[in-house]
Amino acid sequence: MLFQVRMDVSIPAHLSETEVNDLKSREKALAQQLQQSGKWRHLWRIAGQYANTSIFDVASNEELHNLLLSLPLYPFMQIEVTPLCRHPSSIHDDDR
Ligand SMILES: O=C(O)CC1=CCC(=O)O1
Repeated sequence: MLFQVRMDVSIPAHLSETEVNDLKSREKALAQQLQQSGKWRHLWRIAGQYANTSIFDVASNEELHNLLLSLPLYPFMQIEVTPLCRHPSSIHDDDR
């Protein structure tokens, strides 16, 4: 199942630089691991914003939910999920 997920990040100013750097490095490690696994298919920065748009390929709504909750930056993100399905004009066989 494919989902487009937009994540808007807002890290509170009271966190120390060390805490922020630790959160970001743990987020990056997990994001890269999930990309390697194929579950996080695309990760794009939204230009000019501390936000990304991503495509996830997971088995169920519950898997996506648990994956998003596991992200270190989850407590500091506003998340919008859009379920996707194949477009009849798509030429990409893996769009499902
Ligand atoms: O910087 C972001 O958009 C938040 C984020 C998601 C995965 C990652 O490495 O950073």
